[in-house]
Amino acid sequence: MAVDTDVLSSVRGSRDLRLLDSAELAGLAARIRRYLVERVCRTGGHLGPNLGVVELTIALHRVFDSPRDPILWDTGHQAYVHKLLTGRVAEFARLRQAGGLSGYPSRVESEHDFIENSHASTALSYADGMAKAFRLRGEHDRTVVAVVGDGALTGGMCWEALNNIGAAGDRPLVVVVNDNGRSYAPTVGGFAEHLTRLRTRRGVRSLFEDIGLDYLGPVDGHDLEALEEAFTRARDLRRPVVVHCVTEKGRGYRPAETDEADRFHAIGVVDPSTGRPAVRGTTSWTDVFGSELLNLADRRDDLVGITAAMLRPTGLHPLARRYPHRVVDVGMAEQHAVTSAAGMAMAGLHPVVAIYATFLNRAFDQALMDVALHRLPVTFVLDRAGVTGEDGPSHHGMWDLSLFRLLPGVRIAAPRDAATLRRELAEAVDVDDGPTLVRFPKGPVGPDVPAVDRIGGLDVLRQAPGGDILLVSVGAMAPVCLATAELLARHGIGVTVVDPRWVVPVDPALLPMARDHRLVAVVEDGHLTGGVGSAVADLLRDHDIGTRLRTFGLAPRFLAAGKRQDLLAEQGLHPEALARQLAGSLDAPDWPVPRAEAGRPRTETEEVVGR
Ligand SMILES: Cc1ncc(C[n+]2csc(CCOP(=O)(O)OP(=O)(O)O)c2C)c(N)n1
Ligand SMILES: CC(=O)[C@@H](O)[C@H](O)COP(=O)(O)O
Ligand SMILES: [Mg+2]
Repeated sequence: MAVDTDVLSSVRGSRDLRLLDSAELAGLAARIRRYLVERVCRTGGHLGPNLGVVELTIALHRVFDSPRDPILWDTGHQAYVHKLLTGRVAEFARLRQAGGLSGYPSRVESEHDFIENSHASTALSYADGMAKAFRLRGEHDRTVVAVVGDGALTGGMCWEALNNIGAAGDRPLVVVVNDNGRSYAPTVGGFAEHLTRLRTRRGVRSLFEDIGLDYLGPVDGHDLEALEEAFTRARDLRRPVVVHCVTEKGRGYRPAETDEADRFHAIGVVDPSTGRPAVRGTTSWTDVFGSELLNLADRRDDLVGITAAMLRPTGLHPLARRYPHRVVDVGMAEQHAVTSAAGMAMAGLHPVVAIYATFLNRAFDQALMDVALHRLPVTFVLDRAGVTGEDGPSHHGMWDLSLFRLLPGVRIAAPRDAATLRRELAEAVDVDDGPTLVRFPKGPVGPDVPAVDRIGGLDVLRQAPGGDILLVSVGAMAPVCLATAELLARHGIGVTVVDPRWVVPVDPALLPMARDHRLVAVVEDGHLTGGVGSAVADLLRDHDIGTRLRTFGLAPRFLAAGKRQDLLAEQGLHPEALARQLAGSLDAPDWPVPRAEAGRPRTETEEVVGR
């Protein structure tokens, strides 16, 4: 269904919006909704959150002068309407695609965009900083606006920021609370209940007023006139103020409005007429984790699951369904999740913290000083580890191996398939003297990759006579490594492929094998420096094993959005590029491989060819 986008294309900012009368504005809101459904059902994306902020975004851009008045979007997944109203309709067809429109604000796309980081609960801190800067620079006519969801408000940084914002009454700063009562699922916690009281009862004093901000609301988040009136009052106050907007996630699209799971928070490609996925899902890594954890929990009543507002996305819902008292949702509060897990472990439980790899970054100190220092039995299950895909730079879970390898006493497993995930999860929850991590990527899990032998803790996936190359495959890279070995075998190069399964600490059984090969190579879907390759380098160096080492991983820079397989290939993590690089390292006669040409070497022992 082609959607007439003329009024959409004619709006390029606040000035155009202010020319529209109330009927035209209502028409624009309806057209934006139809356009969002038509487009996002084709590309996938955050349909529900954006359907909920149509009127709110129109009103903001009518009352404030973006970008002179910066409009900041917390988490940024709900900024599609903001993009449509700031001249990016034409690019919208390529939303979340490589080289296309980012699914989050993007400074290279527009002067109207500020925060590119899709990690939640940061916008109020940016806003506090900007407001302080405007004051110091004498720019008293500028107002900072920060839109934050009720879910993001359960994140600790928001309260650190509010503590500062409330203390300085002379800075124009508008906090727009976009309260739709949900993160994915209904937002949990005492603060969420406070917002509910503010929504449903008149005259309740808001927490915000007690810490020095003014409070306007609750405002109907779909009533354009009421929104404009509230935002105008807030703007003219010239001091910190909260505008509490009550919205509906998924508004205007029946399949989203009636979706009890998450109101179409983040969808794949769906049939717009029904909202049903266009492609039947296959078994994902997450599914395997969720079912195995349930099996283990049936036998161990000390096992509990912890999520930071992502129960279903991290696969904890089977456990929650059978044992509702053994799964805790702490809200979007990863730091609290980790240290409360430490508390649970101190009190005799074995918590399993299920979390996307990238979101654990912000709880590094808690993992280090609250879990590892006390040698507590906490298991971290990191979904979306490595290259994730269309969510872009702040969602790639590429730092976990480098970061969490630093935890003294930690043990890290990288399963290569469903069978090893089940096995390593069971092994992890049996460790009772320190933290364990199990990490796997986003998406469908492939067929099981059998071992042909076992040496120490190493699974041997392919034996090669002649011992040219020992290829250490990390986790889900096993199929790529086996295909690489096959290519090299056709050129007479013998490659032994091993999967350590537990990649940290490195199994010393690797040492004699390294000694028996001309070259050792490590292939990991993680940041090139500091990961498993570095750990193997340390081991070889500590034992004076002179065998040459090459490590292949992700370039030490932010990776753009794109399809996972495309990004891995671009990083040289595919059989043809790896085979050429490895053959070149052996100076194999029929594979004279000039370094620069052979598809982007990613090595620690050589200069990284970045872009
Ligand atoms: C630190 C962090 N944890 C988790 C997420 C995953 N996540 C993205 S949006 C979201 C829910 C956001 O809820 P809310 O702030 O209420 O916004 P809404 O989608 O309701 O508009 C979550 C959990 C994230 N982006 N960042
Ligand atoms: C905005 C956010 O952080 C989440 O909604 C994320 O986009 C979901 O990622 P997946 O689609 O991989 O579950
Ligand atoms: Mg919400």
